[in-house]
Amino acid sequence: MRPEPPAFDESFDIAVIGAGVVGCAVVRRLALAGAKVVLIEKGSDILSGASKANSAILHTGFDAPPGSLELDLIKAGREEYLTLGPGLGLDLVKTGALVCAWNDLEAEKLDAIAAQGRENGVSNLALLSGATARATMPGLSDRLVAAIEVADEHIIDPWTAPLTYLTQGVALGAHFLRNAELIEGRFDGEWHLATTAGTVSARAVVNTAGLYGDIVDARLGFSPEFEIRPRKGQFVVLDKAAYAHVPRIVLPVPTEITKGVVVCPTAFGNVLIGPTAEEQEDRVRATVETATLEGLLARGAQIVPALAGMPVTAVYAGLRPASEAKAYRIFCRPEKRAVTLGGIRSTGLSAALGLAQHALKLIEGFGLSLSQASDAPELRLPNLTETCPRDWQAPDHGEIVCHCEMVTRREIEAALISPVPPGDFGGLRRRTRAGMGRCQGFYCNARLAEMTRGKLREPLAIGNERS
Ligand SMILES: O=P(O)(O)OC[C@H](O)CO
Repeated sequence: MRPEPPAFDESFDIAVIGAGVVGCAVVRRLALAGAKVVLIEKGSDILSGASKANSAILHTGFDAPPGSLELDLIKAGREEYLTLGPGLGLDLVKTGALVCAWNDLEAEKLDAIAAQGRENGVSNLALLSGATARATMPGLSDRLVAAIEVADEHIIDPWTAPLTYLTQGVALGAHFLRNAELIEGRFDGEWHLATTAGTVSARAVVNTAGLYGDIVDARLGFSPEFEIRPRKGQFVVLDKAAYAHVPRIVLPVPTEITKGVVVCPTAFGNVLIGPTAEEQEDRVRATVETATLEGLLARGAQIVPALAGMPVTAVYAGLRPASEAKAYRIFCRPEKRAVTLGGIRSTGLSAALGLAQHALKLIEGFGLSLSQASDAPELRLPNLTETCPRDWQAPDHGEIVCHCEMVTRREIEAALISPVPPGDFGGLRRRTRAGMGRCQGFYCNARLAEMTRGKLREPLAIGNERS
């Protein structure tokens, strides 16, 4: 018989379940409010689920449903990000976006989209002719009929932001419990959360479990209020040579289900084409299919002709934690001191800080007495090269491990001893970019495996991971 996992001596004010971008933002906000927080994650690192793969856009909310909570939270989250970003040292590139109509039928829809954007409080919008839009981005195909310019859309680094949120939470005393899958939660005036890593007690609970949001609600004993329906998105990452041709986010006319296939630059100097929107049952496997990827490449070249034949650096697929409804599935159960932030689709990256503000407001309604709010500690994540001990005279002092992305040995070592160190190789890649460049680890994986031996809960499986 499997031995009972240990119970933790400590009891927490709030347990947050799920270390995606929303969970990390919630931990930060609650810790800033003075709560003693534990973040429970079934994977070996943050961003192990939906949050590891997305298009990295900080949205304005121009096409969000008017009057919706999602819109309010996107705006609140975006505003906080714009305020914090520069101080945090977070990447923030104001590219603006063009919502492009490629035929007359699509062009007829632009007026209504622009009106919705203005109704949503996004004022920096302009309806442009095809020629005027192309003047702002000459690489666009001359088939462009018309476009809406949304000047305030940004691209960001989708991995450093949540890492920074959690790092701040940890600096404020939050505890990060990895490899801890929730088995069952019981409430008797206090929550007792049985996990695969032990039992955690907390006075309140927040479910930010993303693709497992409905399952976690059920394990907490709540009757089903929503159902996660994973929606896969496949992406192609083009070589950095493509970047010069795509200075802006290029969106199609959206549908009810999806914003559609986007062509956009990344904060790392590549170009993304994707995502698809494919419903599937599986919550874990996100496969890429050659025919679909070829289709994305063809679509990209139709939009920006210079992308034809551009080398592909990587391909990947992610899963959106969509649900049976378009709206976020947010539930507050004061009698059980529980909040569920579910069905947070692809706008989660933009709305995460807003969702965290909202969660705090709901929790304040529980009347828990939290200790005094703390001042934010120094937020800026240290430059990794600066944090590792220097030995100027060592012959390997300047060793570059990943030549494609110019990642040094000291950066890898610093990530491994950082306040929220990677738990697996994907996490190391997301923190340092080692293995993310043109060779995709062909030249550096062996060295990385050697350097990380015994230091990652899930060691490097060469050739087995794409993020
Ligand atoms: O297809 P959507 O609507 O889920 O949006 C995907 C976009 O890449 C969001 O940034």
